[in-house]
Amino acid sequence: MTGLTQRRREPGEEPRPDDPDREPPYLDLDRLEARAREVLAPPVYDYYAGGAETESSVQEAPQAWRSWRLRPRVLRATQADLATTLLGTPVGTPIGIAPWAYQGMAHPDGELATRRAAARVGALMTVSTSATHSVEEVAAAAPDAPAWFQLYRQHSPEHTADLARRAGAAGYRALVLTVDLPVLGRRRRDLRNDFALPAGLRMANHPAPDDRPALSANASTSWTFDDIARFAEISDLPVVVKGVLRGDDAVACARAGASAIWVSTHGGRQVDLVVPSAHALPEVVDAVRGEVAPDGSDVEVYVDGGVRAGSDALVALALGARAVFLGRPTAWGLAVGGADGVAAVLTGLSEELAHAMTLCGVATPHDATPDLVVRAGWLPR
Ligand SMILES: Cc1cc2nc3c(=O)[nH]c(=O)nc-3n(C[C@H](O)[C@H](O)[C@H](O)COP(=O)(O)O)c2cc1C
Ligand SMILES: CC(C)CC(=O)C(=O)O
Repeated sequence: MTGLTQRRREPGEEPRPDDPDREPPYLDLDRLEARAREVLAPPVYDYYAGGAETESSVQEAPQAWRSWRLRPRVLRATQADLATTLLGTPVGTPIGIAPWAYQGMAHPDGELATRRAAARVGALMTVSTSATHSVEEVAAAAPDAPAWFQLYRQHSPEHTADLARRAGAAGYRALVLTVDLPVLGRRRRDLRNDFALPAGLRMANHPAPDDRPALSANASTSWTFDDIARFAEISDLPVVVKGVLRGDDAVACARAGASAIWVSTHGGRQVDLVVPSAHALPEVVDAVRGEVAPDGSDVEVYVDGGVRAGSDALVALALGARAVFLGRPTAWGLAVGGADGVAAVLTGLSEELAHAMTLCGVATPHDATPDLVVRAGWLPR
């Protein structure tokens, strides 16, 4: 406290920005977002927070998890252990970091800070093609910790193939093909703000300064199912297909050589009024049951979108996801607290998940089975 001039805070009142006792609210993601909003330039905040058209899918995503209800098991003397494997790689928590672009806008260390945080807490990070540090720089930030590389198409097919090859050479453990961006979604906030990467930041995986569009992943209208096996071969990595919302697509991806399917609406940033991940997940899990990855193991399923609490994550695991990934919450953590902020968000939600598991009699992520959840009948489906 700075002394007698400081007015006493009312219960529940937010500390003022100059309050030295102001601990970042890492366990309250709404307040954390509000804090991030204070430190980010408005167009940057809008880019991170926003979504397609009316943003109804952005708003609906967290609610959709809450249209499920847990059915706790009692008297199981459970101590939850979050450790699991993703494509054979051990991780300390099934909560990972989704790929999100331009992290240098949130913090000067950008992806390097996020990577160090992930390594510190034993979480898996997926690094975006549209990063402000190169594939190799991010790999070197925590060389022993597992990470995946997310691939977007570049202007030249050679450059796209080269990025896939570099990801394999730099030690990434999987290549994530994002397939829900044949064109960029209509994001009204970004259009209104004429959003562009701020001066001084670079798209480190793009080759030349003239390859610096305002906001572009070089839309991949040309990719087809055949590209799954092609990129697996080029990179020599298992391929995860991200942005699948239908069972038939999931099966087609698996049969085309995918090792895993990532259910995602891209954070509601592509198609508005899209089916929420929390409702698409069971269909995808059912469809790929029995499908086999190129290495002979079962095709894994992951999910992201609106996961904001440990119980959301437990519902996802019970519905058949092997991992859940966080986008915006890690952006708010990075903006407010750098690597410490990202680590605090991951730790906070992982602790909540462990707690929810213990309360529901679930010892490991694999013990989270579909009998643990039921649709809340009184809510709209
Ligand atoms: C600011 C931002 C940038 C993103 N950039 C990428 C990207 O480069 N590649 C990608 O595959 N997905 C990208 N996504 C989508 C995320 O990987 C993820 O699907 C989504 O954020 C999950 O939803 P959540 O933010 O509600 O947790 C981005 C999302 C956000 C919010
Ligand atoms: C460069 C962008 C297309 C990154 C992205 O996927 C997003 O903003 O949602």
